[in-house]
Amino acid sequence: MSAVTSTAMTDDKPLLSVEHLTMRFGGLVANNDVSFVARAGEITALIGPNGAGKTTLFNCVTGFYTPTVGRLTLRHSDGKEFLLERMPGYRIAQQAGVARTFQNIRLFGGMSVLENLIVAQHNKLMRASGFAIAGLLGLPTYRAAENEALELAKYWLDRVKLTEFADWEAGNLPYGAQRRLEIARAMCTEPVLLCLDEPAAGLNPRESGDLAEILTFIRDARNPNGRQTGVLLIEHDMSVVMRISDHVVVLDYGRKISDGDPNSVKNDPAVIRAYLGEDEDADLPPEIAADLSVSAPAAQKGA
Ligand SMILES: Nc1ncnc2c1ncn2[C@@H]1O[C@H](COP(=O)(O)OP(=O)(O)OP(=O)(O)O)[C@@H](O)[C@H]1O
Repeated sequence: MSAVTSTAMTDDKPLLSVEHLTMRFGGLVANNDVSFVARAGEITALIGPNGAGKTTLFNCVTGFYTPTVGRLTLRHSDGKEFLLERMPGYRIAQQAGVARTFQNIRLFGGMSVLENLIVAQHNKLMRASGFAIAGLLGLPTYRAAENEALELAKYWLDRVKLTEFADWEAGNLPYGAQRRLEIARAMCTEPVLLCLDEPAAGLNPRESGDLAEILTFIRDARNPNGRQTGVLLIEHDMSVVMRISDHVVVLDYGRKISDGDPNSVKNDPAVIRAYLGEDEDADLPPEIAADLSVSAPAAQKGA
């Protein structure tokens, strides 16, 4: 099958395959023989109590850590494969097309909202500038690339409802808007895999609703360049997870304890036990209880 015709619709191979991932820090096993797949055009949520190993797994996928054991394969729709565990982080971002956001917001606070989205396209612009020459001379190829970068920035500004804030300093945006800008910035790199680490943290219910809308848009739409993006989502807000995820993977103490669609996962006794701990008579936080269909309300393990 040619590169052009090989799309996610016809190719049932997963976008990301995590196989037997183990990550040790000395004696601590943060990820223990974890395997699962994430598909293009789907939202795969990674959930589990605090300390379960979710961020560590993200750090392995994005090249911040080199796994102790395991294979992480990313497949583009044209059939090209990348073994992420062998690649440095900058190549995972640039060549494999993996973008991420962090638990704590990492914007360029002193730059404008629009500038944050242009800077995200730095690699593309550097290539178009012939690493400065064409840019300095103002050659048409570079000007075309600059216009394209601006159009893409405007496209994502509009999608995350920040057009009217384009000239604001990013650091002065309200918190929820900064979270949306981070997602727009990641999307300006035109990723095939978008990894979001707790994007709903600190958002109010209206903002969480807006976030859910943005994430389903990203899942369902193709980027302006025709690529489809798969989303890997770490999230504690179960109302967001259960509403928008196609597939949920649950970790506990570094191991995968459940994997399936939201309904099967929320009714899985192993998941309920992980959130309740050994004492099944204990109370869950009301929002988790509601979303896991458990009657009782208290402490999330380790929270
Ligand atoms: N660089 C590191 N060095 C040593 N231990 C680490 C390191 N990174 C993570 N850990 C440990 O690995 C375990 C898993 O941590 P991780 O941050 O992946 O969990 P998590 O599921 O993302 O938790 P949370 O939901 O609280 O963010 C924890 O015990 C943590 O202390």
